[in-house]
Amino acid sequence: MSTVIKGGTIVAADRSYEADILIEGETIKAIGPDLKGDTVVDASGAYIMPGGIDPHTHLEMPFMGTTAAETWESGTFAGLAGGTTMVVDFVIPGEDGMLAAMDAWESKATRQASGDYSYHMCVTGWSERHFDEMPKVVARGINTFKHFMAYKGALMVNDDEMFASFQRCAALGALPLVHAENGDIVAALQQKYMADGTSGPEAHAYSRPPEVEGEATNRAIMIADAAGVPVYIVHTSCEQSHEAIRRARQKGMRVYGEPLIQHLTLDEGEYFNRDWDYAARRVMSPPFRNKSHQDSLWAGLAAGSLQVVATDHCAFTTEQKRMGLGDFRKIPNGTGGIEDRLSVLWTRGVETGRLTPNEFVAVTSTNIAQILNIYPQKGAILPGSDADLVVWDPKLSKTISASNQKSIIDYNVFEGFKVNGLPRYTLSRGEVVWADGQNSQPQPGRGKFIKRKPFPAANAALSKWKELTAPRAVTRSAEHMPIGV
Ligand SMILES: NC(=O)NCCC(=O)O
Ligand SMILES: [Zn+2]
Repeated sequence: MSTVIKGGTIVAADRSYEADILIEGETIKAIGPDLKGDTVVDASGAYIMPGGIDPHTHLEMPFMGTTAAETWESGTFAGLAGGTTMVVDFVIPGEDGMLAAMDAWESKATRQASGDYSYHMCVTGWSERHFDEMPKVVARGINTFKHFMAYKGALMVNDDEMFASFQRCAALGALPLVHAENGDIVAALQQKYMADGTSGPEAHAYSRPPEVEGEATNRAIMIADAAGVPVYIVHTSCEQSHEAIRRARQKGMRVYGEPLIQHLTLDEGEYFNRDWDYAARRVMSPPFRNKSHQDSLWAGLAAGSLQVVATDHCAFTTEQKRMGLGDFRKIPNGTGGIEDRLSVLWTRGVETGRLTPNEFVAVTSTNIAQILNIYPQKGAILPGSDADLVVWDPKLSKTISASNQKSIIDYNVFEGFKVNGLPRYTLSRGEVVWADGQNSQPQPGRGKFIKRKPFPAANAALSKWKELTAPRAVTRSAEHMPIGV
């Protein structure tokens, strides 16, 4: 069976052009004029873009004494309904180590995911066991390792642990990811606000000022440089962190920055809402910032100093958030966005002229696929690529509301946002898995684990450069020995 997508404008990261797309099985077979297939998908008046890739999700993640309520089933369905055809989720190892944790994640994802997926592996300490397990993780198709500089006493790693892990990443051709907030300072500020009697959600923001993020981002970048490995800073939320990334890139370091759609569009005023539930639902780390930080992030996407837009979808119900009544430190950290990332970014980015449609594709799909080393299987509209495609209708619009979302969470941080631009159809490996107005759910379990190989081009280039410029022992002749030896 073949499918042809007809009458649309293909929008890729590098250019836009009119053509039909012929799909055979799960992949793109041909691109050109007047193609014929067994079934036709109508794209007239629409753009055809590579399916969105969300590089940062936490579906059903055990965290802060509870488990993120968004399931693999509801989360991946929400993604497809919003045009996101692949997610990359974070595996958190427990006492049984990385491989057992990966099995646990896989047992959930394989039964429930309706879109494709991959994992990042978290490194939450350092030992010989970590050293030994990392190559096994890479052999199973994961080439990214995440490090938390925050969450002291739980997930946080210290500099020596991070340096050891980064060196191991360099040797394995893997990419370290970093949650960059200074966990020691956050812990001290949290204590201070609690002692002062400021225990509401606003104290979450007060205890995580931009400086703690900027400092940690810079430290992570320098540690990566010392280890000779590229580094990817997750949820870059402020100018201080962006500045560190920008500066490093100008010096030729291979550093990537990932703003979230939430940080681009929601500001710290959300935490001052008089309704405790409203504010607590928006508690995440780093917190939302003020408009000047948002401007910096938008500028970074346009300038190329920031490369991707993610969601960090880690969604808890209102009831779960209430674990932190009376003590903001106990509010489970995390918000949602998987369903709305593309439409909000299109509306606030492309419709306002902050981004071109091609830049939109780059930051929601192509750059991500390239950084994660799955391009052009994903993130591309090319013969041979997986037919993960979105027929994007710029005339479809809606007002975002929890009352009709696919996510199973009882609220939406974008509630009331009017968005223009939505998927008319979403295709995952050639199958139409979402059609506007039909509201049918794709088969849970149809999603596939996508293996990612080590040694993307940036790692290989950096290893070569570090080898060339490495400090070397000086050869000394006898007359250069200290006198008297
Ligand atoms: N971001 C957040 O608040 N929750 C998810 C865990 C993390 O990424 O820090
Ligand atoms: Zn996260």
